[in-house]
Amino acid sequence: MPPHGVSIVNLINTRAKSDEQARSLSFRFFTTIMFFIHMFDIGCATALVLISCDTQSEFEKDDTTFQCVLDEATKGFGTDNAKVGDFFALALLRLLLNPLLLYLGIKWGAASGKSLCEAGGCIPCGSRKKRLGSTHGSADSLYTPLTEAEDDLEADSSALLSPTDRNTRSTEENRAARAADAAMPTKRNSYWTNPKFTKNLTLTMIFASSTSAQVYTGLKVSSFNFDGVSAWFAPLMCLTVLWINGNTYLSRTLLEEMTRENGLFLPAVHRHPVFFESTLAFHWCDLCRVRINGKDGAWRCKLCDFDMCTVCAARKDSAIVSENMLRSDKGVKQESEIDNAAYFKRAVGIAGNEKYLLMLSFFLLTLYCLTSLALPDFQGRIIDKVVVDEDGDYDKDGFMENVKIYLFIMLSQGALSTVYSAAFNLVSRKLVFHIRNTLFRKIIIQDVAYFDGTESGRLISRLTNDVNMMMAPIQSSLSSLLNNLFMLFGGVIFCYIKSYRLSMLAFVTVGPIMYLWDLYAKWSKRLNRQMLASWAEGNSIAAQSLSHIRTVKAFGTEEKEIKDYSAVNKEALKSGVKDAWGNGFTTALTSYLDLGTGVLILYYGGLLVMDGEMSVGELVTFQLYWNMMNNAYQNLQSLVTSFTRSAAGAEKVFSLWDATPDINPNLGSDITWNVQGDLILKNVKFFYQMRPDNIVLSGLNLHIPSGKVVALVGPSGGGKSTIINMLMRFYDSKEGSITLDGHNYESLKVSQLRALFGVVSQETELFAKTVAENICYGMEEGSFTQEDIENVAKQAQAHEFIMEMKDGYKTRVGERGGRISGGQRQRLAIARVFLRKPKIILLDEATSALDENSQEAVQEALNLLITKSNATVVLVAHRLSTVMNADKIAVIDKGKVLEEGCHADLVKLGGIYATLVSKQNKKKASLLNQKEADEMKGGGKEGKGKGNSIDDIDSLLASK
Ligand SMILES: Nc1ncnc2c1ncn2[C@@H]1O[C@H](COP(=O)(O)OP(=O)(O)OP(=O)(O)O)[C@@H](O)[C@H]1O
Repeated sequence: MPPHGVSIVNLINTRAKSDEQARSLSFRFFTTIMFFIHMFDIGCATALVLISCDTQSEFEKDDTTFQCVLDEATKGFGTDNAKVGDFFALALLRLLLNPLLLYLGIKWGAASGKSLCEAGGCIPCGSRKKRLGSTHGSADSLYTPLTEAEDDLEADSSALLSPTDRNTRSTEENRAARAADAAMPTKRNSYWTNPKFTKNLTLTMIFASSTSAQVYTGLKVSSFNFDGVSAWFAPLMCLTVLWINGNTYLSRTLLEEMTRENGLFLPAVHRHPVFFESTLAFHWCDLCRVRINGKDGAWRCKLCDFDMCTVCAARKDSAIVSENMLRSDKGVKQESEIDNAAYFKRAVGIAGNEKYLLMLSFFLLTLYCLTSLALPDFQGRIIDKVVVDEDGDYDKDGFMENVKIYLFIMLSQGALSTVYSAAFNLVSRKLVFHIRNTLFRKIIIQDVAYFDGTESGRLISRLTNDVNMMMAPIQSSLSSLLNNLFMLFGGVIFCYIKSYRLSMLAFVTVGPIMYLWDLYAKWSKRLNRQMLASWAEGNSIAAQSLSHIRTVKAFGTEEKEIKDYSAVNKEALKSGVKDAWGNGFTTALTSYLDLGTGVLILYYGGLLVMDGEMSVGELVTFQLYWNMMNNAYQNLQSLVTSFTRSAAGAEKVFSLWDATPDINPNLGSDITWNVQGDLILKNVKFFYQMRPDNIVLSGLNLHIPSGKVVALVGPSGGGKSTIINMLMRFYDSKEGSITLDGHNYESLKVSQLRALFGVVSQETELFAKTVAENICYGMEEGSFTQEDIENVAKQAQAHEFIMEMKDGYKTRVGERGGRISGGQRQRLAIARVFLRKPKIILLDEATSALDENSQEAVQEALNLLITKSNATVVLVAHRLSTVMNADKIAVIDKGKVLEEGCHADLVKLGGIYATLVSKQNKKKASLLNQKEADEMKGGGKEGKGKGNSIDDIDSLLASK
């Protein structure tokens, strides 16, 4: 997926095939534009000189044109304000100085762009690149288990281990270590040899030279004597400021791009490059969740709070097993990076759902802005009417007329502002509603593989913190953005109309202010990303400790959990404090620049009024337009800043927004035939994404005939529950196929396929709802009655205990059904299956977590379910007594079917199953003997609970 960035550099980078090509393209593109801008700059200055000579030659007929041009091109500095040679000389100087500074900046700053990979010692990176090719994390690479990669894992990891360990390593490893050392920040003897310092120095010089050029141009234009000169003078001089700003922007961006640090870029692990930091205490590795040892250092993302320990960096499969990545069933997906423009574009795209309301809001806003732009003009006119004219008279009629118009505009403005802000408010509220709903939908439809690798706390963080942060500017300022844009452009145009001299003077501070805010916004975005990451981490810690509150209390780890939680919050606070200081400092600096401009306008405007070049009313009007423009500009700045900050939240939200699951519940063909429930697993190969080295099913073949009971038995970890997961299509097989009544699973509509199943698993997950709501969970409203619910509860042996509770079927069972017992939960799950009347029933160790007393009741309910349902039943069980009556028993171990057949056939076969049965018989006999002996002694104990039973398959397998 291409990144959503739309800045020039981003656009170029997306077209380039390599980092080098991106830089070379950027260089060519930027230098070409800069060349043209310089040509325009020189062109303007030359035109000024030529026009000036042309005008003069009309007055001074004896002056030769050549002499005049020479004169004009060399004069103009200092007090000789009527000449424009200084414009020409400064344009020439810029033509020399800009490329020189750029060249020095790139030359000096380029050293900071070196990465460990470039230094040639990044073994993990090199080997990863080879392994994953250009499509890091592509489906192909993820489909290959990485077992063979583990062989050289140890050797590679040494490249990134503690620097102190490196002395003992081999030559090649030492090369890597030296390169790592080279890439690490080292203490430098002098600032002048530090590339970062010299690069920043160059940037400062570019900033200083452009600001002084702008100030000079502004002062020159405002003090220039325009009497008797061509009308082209003023616009040509004003254009100079545009060329200066254009070139400054391009030089800065190009310098940043050419000296951009490369870092270690592993898109499948993290979407930004990571950089080695030799001391990184109090951080956790985002891949293995282990605390980073401060002495070893770690890899860190400069843009967000992603950390990777040296061990994970050296792992070949860290790209695949890393947690909290955006992933689907086929593998890791790349998250998109988003900038302000792209973010705004997408927000407007979402707002497009409300296009009529939005159009009305726009229309009202336009009217409001027009009234606002008209007001200062009338204020100026009113003031001019109260000032006595040359004859010593007041224009009372004109005064009254203007006051009436002013009043009318004011009243209209008030009414318009009320209506348009209400309309925009409505749009933004609908937008939040839409975004929250869509995001939840996008999360919930993701593949099970995504949830295997993501902590639920982080997902909650996306729905809350990230959405809130992303929506903050849109919610509060959709209207404010447009309003301010209108006021800014209107203000600039009216300022120039009222007095271009004053405007030129006033605008010289705009460039520096913009630059300062731009610097701050970028810095703030990084801090806010870090803050979001810390909050997500905090949410994850809180969610985990709260959902396992009993374990926390039993182990007395309350203080530890609090400490962990406050540690990550402290990280967020640190970023917040830095941001607050940065904001304060930038605000103070820009405010002083702004106040200075205000004083300048009053001083120079006052002089113009005293010279009779403008009226008092015009000065007031100018001041009002200036304030209007200035306020709009500042509002826009803070909006851009908050947009930039929010882009961090938007990035995460939109990444999820764009991610489509590989097992899409709504894709595939409809199941239109009368389902029999005949299931065939053919050569099925599977491993879980988070543990690609553990092949769980290795070419498994199994036929589950329709309407029959098939029991899966075998040692723990053999792959029985995985088969159940595959049958539910929670995952797709990596190789082989599964068919239902001869139809390939992957061709069927998942939602309809899953609706055919009824499941009772080992740990039934109930919702914090009433008993009745839990029983009918997943059923369509109107497809059942209260009577149906009670009937199924009776069949599941649950009615009795439900009626014993005070609120009966309306009793709320608490989170995960924590207010009722395990056996009761299982019986509710069985009632669910009864109500659903599925074609296929999956029972995954439904009784194994229960003690023997509860087991009896649940088993009774299950037996009834199996006999009454006529469905195909797949049964995973840990007790021989449970599986003995099955039509078919399959012994599963190491992801393969080792034996299959009915009880009698398997006993006859004399294999593993027969051994289990004979072991059980021996145990039974010895237990009987033991009982008799105990009775003789007058005591006696019964085995209770899981594992103690004489027919427990695991214990039979374990016994010799
Ligand atoms: N979500 C998962 N991610 C990674 N590995 C998993 C996941 N679930 C199970 N495994 C691993 O897959 C293998 C098979 O697990 P499975 O649960 O299918 O075994 P089982 O035969 O049902 O075991 P048991 O009888 O103990 O329930 C095990 O090694 C297990 O650790």
